[in-house]
Amino acid sequence: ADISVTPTSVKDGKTPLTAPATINLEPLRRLMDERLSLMPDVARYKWNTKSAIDDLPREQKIIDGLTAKALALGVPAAWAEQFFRAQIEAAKVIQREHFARWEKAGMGSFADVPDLGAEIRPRLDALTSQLLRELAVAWPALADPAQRDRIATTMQGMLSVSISREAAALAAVPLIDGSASMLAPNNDLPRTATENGEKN
Ligand SMILES: C=C(O[C@@H]1C=C(C(=O)O)C=C[C@H]1O)C(=O)O
Repeated sequence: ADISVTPTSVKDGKTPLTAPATINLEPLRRLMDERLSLMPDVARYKWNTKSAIDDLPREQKIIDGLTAKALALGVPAAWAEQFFRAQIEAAKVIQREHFARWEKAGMGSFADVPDLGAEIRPRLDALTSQLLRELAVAWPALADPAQRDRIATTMQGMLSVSISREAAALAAVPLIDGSASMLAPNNDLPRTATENGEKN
């Protein structure tokens, strides 16, 4: 597709037209991978304690906690929410995959599982902050439609064997579905004054 410059995209005179293709996306990919890699332990904990995989209040707490941080870092809060909701969905897919396997195998309890509240969730919380920082670093690339193929290729390589292709694909959706570029002022379609909330 032709994403060449139109006058509307340079109207503020300081936003770069395209982000440098050199922004390193590897730290972001690695953090996403690391987050999902904790999910087999989460699943083992819940299996042992016969807990539900879904914990919606916990999910909401994560989302509520990141809005202000995202904004402060220059990542649109609505997009950050979308990104983390995808990470959470992918996380639950992995847990469900493990549960299904264990149910089939009539698996008993696991030994030496780290505690969810005391150990795993604090690690997840630390990863949330790190992910937000990397999203901010990567934002110019994420918001650049010209880099979507590169981003998709980068994200294909989730390292961990415990991450299924389905879960990896789900986690990458917000990075490659064009939602970031739609939120970037650069790539906004020209809006009417009314849509911008301006009075004539
Ligand atoms: C990882 C967990 O499982 C689910 C996934 C969550 C996540 O990805 O952060 C949060 C809550 C649960 O719905 C958890 O319970 O902590």
